[in-house]
Amino acid sequence: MSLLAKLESSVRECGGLIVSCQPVPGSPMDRPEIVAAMAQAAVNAGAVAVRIEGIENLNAVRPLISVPIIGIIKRDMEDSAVRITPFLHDVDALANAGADIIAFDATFRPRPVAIEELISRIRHHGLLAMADCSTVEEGLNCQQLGVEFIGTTMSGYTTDVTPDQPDLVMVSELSNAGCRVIAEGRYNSPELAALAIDHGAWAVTVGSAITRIEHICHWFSDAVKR
Ligand SMILES: CC(=O)N[C@H](C=O)[C@@H](O)[C@H](O)[C@H](O)COP(=O)(O)O
Repeated sequence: MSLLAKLESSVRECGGLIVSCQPVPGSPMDRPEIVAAMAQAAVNAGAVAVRIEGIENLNAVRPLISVPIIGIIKRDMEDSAVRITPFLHDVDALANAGADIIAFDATFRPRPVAIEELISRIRHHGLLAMADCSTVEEGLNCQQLGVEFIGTTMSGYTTDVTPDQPDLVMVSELSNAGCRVIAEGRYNSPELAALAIDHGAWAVTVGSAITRIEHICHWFSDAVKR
């Protein structure tokens, strides 16, 4: 059975929860062994896939879990706002470290390497692709290019203000257009994650609300301030 068929079957059986294990950069939690423990705990609790940033973290996670790993590399560049897996050598490094799915920024912003080239490099390694998009148009572009997973990851992050709520309209529109949608970004409660599925998402990725202790603590400490 292909990886995609296996993943589709686990989503049908266990539901479509993907856990992004990305600690706050520089946090005491930002250590490969802790990322690996988070990934294992997430899988033990029903995650059908995990999203992992960086080669060191991927190297720590890969031997410990058998579910698919969505690999990304984040870079802060001076001449481009594109951060997620911008280069062909990033794709190569993620593939060599055992990622099954490679996610990349699929926004229409100026970028160092064309989207088509990134996709063909992912295919060269025989892997699946996920497009991290900020608009429906970007998602449809990648759907036409054959990308398996269309993520709403970048919605709200290419503009000055990031809304509090997730972009469920984008989920619906992409789903109605026939995309295999991964809802991602600000699904900070089980209720919001369920709404993503109700709006047609194939799966939902949750990061901060599960794996960023500082964010969760701030939500609670703000809530109890009087
Ligand atoms: C915009 C961007 O760079 N998003 C990143 C993508 O990998 C991560 O920082 C997010 O944590 C991830 O998308 C999950 O989202 P949330 O943490 O809201 O559940």
